[in-house]
Amino acid sequence: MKEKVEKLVAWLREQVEQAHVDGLLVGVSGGIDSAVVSNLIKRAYPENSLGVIMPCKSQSSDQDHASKVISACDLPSITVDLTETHDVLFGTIQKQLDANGQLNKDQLKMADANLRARLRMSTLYTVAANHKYLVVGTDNAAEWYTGYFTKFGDGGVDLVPLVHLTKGEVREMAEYLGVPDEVIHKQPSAGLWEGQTDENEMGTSYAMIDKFLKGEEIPTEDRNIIESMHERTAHKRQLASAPPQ
Ligand SMILES: Nc1ncnc2c1ncn2[C@@H]1O[C@H](COP(=O)(O)OP(=O)(O)OC[C@H]2O[C@@H]([n+]3cccc(C(=O)O)c3)[C@H](O)[C@@H]2O)[C@@H](O)[C@H]1O
Ligand SMILES: Nc1ncnc2c1ncn2[C@@H]1O[C@H](COP(=O)(O)OP(=O)(O)OP(=O)(O)O)[C@@H](O)[C@H]1O
Ligand SMILES: [Mg+2]
Repeated sequence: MKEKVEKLVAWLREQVEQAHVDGLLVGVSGGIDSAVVSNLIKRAYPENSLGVIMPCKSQSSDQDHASKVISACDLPSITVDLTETHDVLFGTIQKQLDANGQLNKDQLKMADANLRARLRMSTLYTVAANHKYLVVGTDNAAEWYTGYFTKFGDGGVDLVPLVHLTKGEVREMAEYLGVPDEVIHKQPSAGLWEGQTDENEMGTSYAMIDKFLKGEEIPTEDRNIIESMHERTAHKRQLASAPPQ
């Protein structure tokens, strides 16, 4: 594990040097993926790394976990509360659609959730420009393969250090790095609505996705879910489609 961490830290430093910037930042949610990235950027740039906590109608326990992650790795941090911003922007969009007789509330449920992730992305890029830092993402191999992220939201980042690690490997790295136990052992959640958990929404588990990614046998039902998610989200892993010249 020591070697794996050192390799990722060296890779992060290389990316910063090649981009001629000064450091790295990450959004800290109180979940395990951002906890691992927080530790990696702190190790890469002890004096030039930053964690950004961005509550948006979030549970207070998430903020508590985010603060514990930040203290455990001694990462400088700022908090930008996006609750009011989300209310204003989403409210304005709905009002305008309604005035035009085009409001479709059912269609907007997921878009409301994804707007939170996209407001976080916009915030991270604004702070990154201020500091001359790169934005580090937290997607792991399971999320990347299944496309379980918001396009141009938490998927809109400069670097993805964890993208080759299964969720199990992220957990092992978190233990090695001294991430607080309660963060390691809580249910993964995108925190996009009350009570959301990744595994309930996906209909399969990270344990199954990890096995699938390692080429191990899993029940057909889980395999079908994973393959269908992968196909439906191919567009998220590519550049925007362009017409032939
Ligand atoms: N074939 C295609 N070619 C090109 N673009 C295509 C497309 N199909 C849809 N699109 C575009 O993509 C959009 C749909 O993608 P997107 O906006 O991402 O939305 P969508 O995939 O529907 O939702 C995001 C999913 O990721 C989950 N999530 C989000 C954030 C964080 C986490 C987490 O684990 O923490 C999880 C969230 O709970 C939800 O299940 C469409 O509105 C459309 O604009
Ligand atoms: N409240 C928040 N404040 C700051 N960043 C956030 C917040 N919510 C989500 N993010 C960002 O979005 C990323 C994607 O969320 P995701 O839930 O996949 O990761 P996680 O919370 O770190 O781990 P887990 O998947 O175990 O919940 C986070 O890692 C973090 O960078
Ligand atoms: Mg989370």
